[in-house]
Amino acid sequence: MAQSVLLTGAAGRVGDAILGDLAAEYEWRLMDRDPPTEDYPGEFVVADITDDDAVREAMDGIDAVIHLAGDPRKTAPWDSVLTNNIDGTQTIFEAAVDAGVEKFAFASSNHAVGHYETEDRTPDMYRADDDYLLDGTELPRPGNLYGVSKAAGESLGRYYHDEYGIAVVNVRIGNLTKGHPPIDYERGQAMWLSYRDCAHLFDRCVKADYDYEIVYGISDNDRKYYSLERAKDVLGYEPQDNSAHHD
Ligand SMILES: NC(=O)C1=CN([C@@H]2O[C@H](COP(=O)(O)OP(=O)(O)OC[C@H]3O[C@@H](n4cnc5c(N)ncnc54)[C@H](O)[C@@H]3O)[C@@H](O)[C@H]2O)C=CC1
Ligand SMILES: O=C1O[C@H](COP(=O)(O)O)[C@@H](O)[C@H](O)[C@H]1O
Repeated sequence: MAQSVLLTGAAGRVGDAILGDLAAEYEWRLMDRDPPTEDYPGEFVVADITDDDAVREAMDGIDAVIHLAGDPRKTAPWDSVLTNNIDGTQTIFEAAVDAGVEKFAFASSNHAVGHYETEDRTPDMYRADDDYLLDGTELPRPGNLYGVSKAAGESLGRYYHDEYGIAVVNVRIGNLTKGHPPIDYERGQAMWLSYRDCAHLFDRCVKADYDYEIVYGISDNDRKYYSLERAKDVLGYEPQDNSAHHD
């Protein structure tokens, strides 16, 4: 029988990429505070992730969680990231361990490590002939309060894994753009994540075996400054796209 997967933030862009390729792959339970405006595979729960009762009900019978819901703006103010990204993520983790969920994939962000992009490294580090590489073993170095909230989500995952044994993978997503890499934006081209690579990566997050991981979620871009080795080795990620192959 297919695994039951709870996908939070299902109505957003990353959810669109995942469901675009994986609609038939799992028994989906979808959650978003925005009501559905189109047909979705599986049951759609309209709820806020800070609503403990609704989250616990949605977690019943779930094998794996892909947690996307949150405020994705790099300019998001503290009150929003505190509520949506930190409190909401803690509510999802707590319900997940209580329900016996086995795997948890968390949508972290490049902005959790944004301040590695120092003035003396940029823009060279965005270019193919530069060998600067972050590999996920480095400490968080957030570039904004949104990035702080993503580092906090990774830390919540560390705690819930160590305390309760739930398998956790944090995917530091780059720049998801549909169809083609960002245009006239070197940083975006370095961290482009295509829709099909995004769906494949989260599929591997549900299927692979791991304990606690931090991986980068980008396509195999020539310009990359994020290593894909951990995602490849641990998850079996095999990206197909590369921003260099687009004009
Ligand atoms: N799109 C990208 O390139 C990147 C996205 N991410 C992360 O991936 C996740 C998804 O991002 P996108 O799909 O781009 O954003 P989005 O804004 O398109 O989708 C987020 C969805 O979450 C829902 N949501 C937000 N707060 C909620 C709450 N409190 N309760 C219930 N639902 C809530 C929204 O209604 C929305 O449908 C976010 O956590 C974001 O920080 C990280 C790095 C890059
Ligand atoms: O975390 C996120 O990162 C992407 C890429 O960042 P950007 O600074 O290159 O725009 C961003 O597009 C997305 O909205 C955000 O959630």
